[in-house]
Amino acid sequence: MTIVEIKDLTFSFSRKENPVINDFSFTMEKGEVVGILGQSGSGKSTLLRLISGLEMPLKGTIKIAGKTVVGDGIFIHPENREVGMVFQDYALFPHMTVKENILFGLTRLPRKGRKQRVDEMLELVQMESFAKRYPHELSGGQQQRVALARALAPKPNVLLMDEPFSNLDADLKESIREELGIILKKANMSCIIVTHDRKDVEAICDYSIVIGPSNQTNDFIQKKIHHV
Ligand SMILES: Nc1ncnc2c1ncn2[C@@H]1O[C@H](COP(=O)(O)OP(=O)(O)OP(=O)(O)O)[C@@H](O)[C@H]1O
Repeated sequence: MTIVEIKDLTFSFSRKENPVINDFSFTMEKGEVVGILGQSGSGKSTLLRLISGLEMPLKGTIKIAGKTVVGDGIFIHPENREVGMVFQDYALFPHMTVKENILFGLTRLPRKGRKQRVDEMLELVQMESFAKRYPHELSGGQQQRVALARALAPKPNVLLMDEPFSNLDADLKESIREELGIILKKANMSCIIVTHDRKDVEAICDYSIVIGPSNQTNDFIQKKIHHV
């Protein structure tokens, strides 16, 4: 099943400048983990912001799980796109415990279902014993797992991750990366990961897209990563 379908997407921050995203098309199947690589400033974060609905394209369409979220006169707001996001800094609410952070996105579920979902998520990321802690009482890797649990809890159609490992030191990065790969596959989660590091892609992605510098056009290369 196709989970994300992008057609002829073009976006510019200003009409005077070259588009940051230029006639970009891409299709992704359910359960795939895709890496977005590219130089600094090439438009990786912008692409995620377009998919999640934080930016509006000049032209093109995006479909998520078969539903047009932008294009053809349609614009679905971010909160209704069923897209999960994990940012570089995890963006956890500092005044909420781990459990409350995960509960945050579950207001649409009945109360009873919410508790069960939080427990499932805590188990998935192996943070059961940290449920009552606050973010500042956790390590960087633990905060990242909570951010992941919070993003996965509402069962998004696709998870978008922007440089999810950039705040972790090299040793931790390797183990967290491996864990993330296992968690995503266990949840059969479709995921797009923006990264500077080709090793991230080799470790957990099914394939990658390389986005070229913004002053070039039609410079998207799609490559299959062959796992050994
Ligand atoms: N709010 C904004 N207003 C104007 N230009 C912007 C804005 N945000 C980003 N840009 C420009 O758009 C281009 C793409 O930015 P983007 O953040 O998507 O790149 P990136 O590939 O994610 O970079 P990095 O790897 O450094 O995070 C850059 O040239 C950047 O300067």
